[in-house]
Amino acid sequence: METAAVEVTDLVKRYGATTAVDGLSFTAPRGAVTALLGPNGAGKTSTVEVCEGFRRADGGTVRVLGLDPAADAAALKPRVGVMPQSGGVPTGARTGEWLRLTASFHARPLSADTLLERLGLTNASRTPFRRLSGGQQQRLSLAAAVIGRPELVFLDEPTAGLDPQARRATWDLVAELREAGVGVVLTTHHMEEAENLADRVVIIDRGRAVADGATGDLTRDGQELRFECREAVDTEALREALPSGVRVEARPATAGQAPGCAIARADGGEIGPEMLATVGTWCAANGVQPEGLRVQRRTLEDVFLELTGRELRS
Ligand SMILES: Nc1ncnc2c1ncn2[C@@H]1O[C@H](COP(=O)(O)OP(=O)(O)OP(=O)(O)O)[C@@H](O)[C@H]1O
Repeated sequence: METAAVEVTDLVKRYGATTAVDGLSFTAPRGAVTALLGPNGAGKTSTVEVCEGFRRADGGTVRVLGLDPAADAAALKPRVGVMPQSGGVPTGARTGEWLRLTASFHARPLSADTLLERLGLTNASRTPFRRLSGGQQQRLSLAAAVIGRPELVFLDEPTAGLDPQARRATWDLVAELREAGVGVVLTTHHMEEAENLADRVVIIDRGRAVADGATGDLTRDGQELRFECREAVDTEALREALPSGVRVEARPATAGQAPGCAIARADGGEIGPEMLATVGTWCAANGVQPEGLRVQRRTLEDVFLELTGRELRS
């Protein structure tokens, strides 16, 4: 049987008194995109850095393409691409030269010029790394990670700080890598990115996996009825108008979205037309004008917030 692209079992990583990774286990298949999602400080980068062979584990085992990333680093180097969260390129290196140099270390590299074009870096080809914008640095780092046609790539927050066009170009490239059979392990804070791009999602909190599965499976259960409105809704009164076993949650305003309400059955069941009618009647009787009334599946963001809580992490 072919080994997984990455197999992490009971991984522990400590920095002095801080336990960054605390018994984490997950598997990333080959030819699929696996997203590691988690709040700030959850241990995603530490995990990826152990898998990349940059850091030693304090406990547990990690196998990358069936090998030990520390002991078998030389064998893995030509087979694995790495895009670190920052850096990885000498500050004085010029974009085009660096990419061609990286290509020269590989037996069958992709064309540097094509990659530069794809990632919108052609005009920056002669610019030293330190003079590139943050987004251009990210894209060069991504190009360097994939130019050697790796079997597996690690992308640590590949779209952080990118504008929508650059983010789209990155997503297209990741989708193509998967099509070509490359395993991709990426960390991200963007739920939308994980939802659109990843075959599997591992939600990490405080150094442990709190959910792990096919992206669609994680969001399958639990319909929600949602609406926004200008005035705050008396959620308790609305709850009382609904059958037992239904929860009503106030949703705070977010950028560009008015405050609102989310209604769901505690058993994760469907929201039927009767409940829709009851909510409509209650709104009419209470002078509430619901906007954007809709029944939808839980999003990955809902799952994420349920599992990791709503408070900010340091
Ligand atoms: N080199 C280090 N020395 C000491 N502590 C560290 C080091 N690297 C990470 N940590 C700590 O380990 C914990 C996990 O950090 P890590 O960077 O792995 O999390 P993360 O999930 O990637 O976070 P983010 O999403 O903010 O990048 C944090 O508490 C962090 O402060």
